[in-house]
Amino acid sequence: MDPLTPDELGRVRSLATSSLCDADKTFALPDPAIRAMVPDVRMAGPAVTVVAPDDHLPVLAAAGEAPVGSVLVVVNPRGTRAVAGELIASEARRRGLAGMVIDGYCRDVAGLRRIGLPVFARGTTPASGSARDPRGRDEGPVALGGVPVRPGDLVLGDDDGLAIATPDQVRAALAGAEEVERAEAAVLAGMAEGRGGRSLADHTNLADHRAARAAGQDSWLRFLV
Ligand SMILES: O=C([O-])CC(=O)C(=O)O
Ligand SMILES: [Mg+2]
Repeated sequence: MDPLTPDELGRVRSLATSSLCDADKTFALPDPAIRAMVPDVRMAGPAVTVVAPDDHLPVLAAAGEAPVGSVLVVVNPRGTRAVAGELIASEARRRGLAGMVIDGYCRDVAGLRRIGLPVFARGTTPASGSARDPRGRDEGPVALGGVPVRPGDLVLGDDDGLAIATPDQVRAALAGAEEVERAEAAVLAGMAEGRGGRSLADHTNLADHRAARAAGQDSWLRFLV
């Protein structure tokens, strides 16, 4: 699995995660309870996995080691304590990481908003755990919100949530996702004139599609743009 080129990564980062999920409906979807802790984020990068059992030391170590552009994927699934906050997020931003995803809790959300690094988690809690676990980054796969993530898998996310795919899957979905966004932009422009504009139904094969489905035929809803 060849990593994405900088040009391909730039194209991925310009796309909504929903468009990529439309282009390939097989992307793995971690539990949607793991969501963006700061608004207006878009994240894409290869995973660096971290196991942090109610202990932020592995996260702190991994934030200082992970390659530029990577996403820290931190698992603390049954934990009750925060395993990252504004200090670790600042270090991740300083080092040029693409973001952090935590199957567990974070804290310092006001600071996270100021930093603006994409951080995804199940929520926040003010209480930190210990700082004693000597592990750094993990070299193996982890389960993030119920789905496997291997180091090097691409972690995609924005305000809608997260998706996981291999670089080859994302590469293959790029053109389709760009086409989805072109078509949706044309539909939105067509409706922008308000009551004088074209309806959403006018931009689709809605009537024919419903009739075909009512007749039990195979049919797909399509944009007519
Ligand atoms: O959750 C933790 O203990 C780490 C923390 O507060 C920070 O990174 O600022
Ligand atoms: Mg803190």
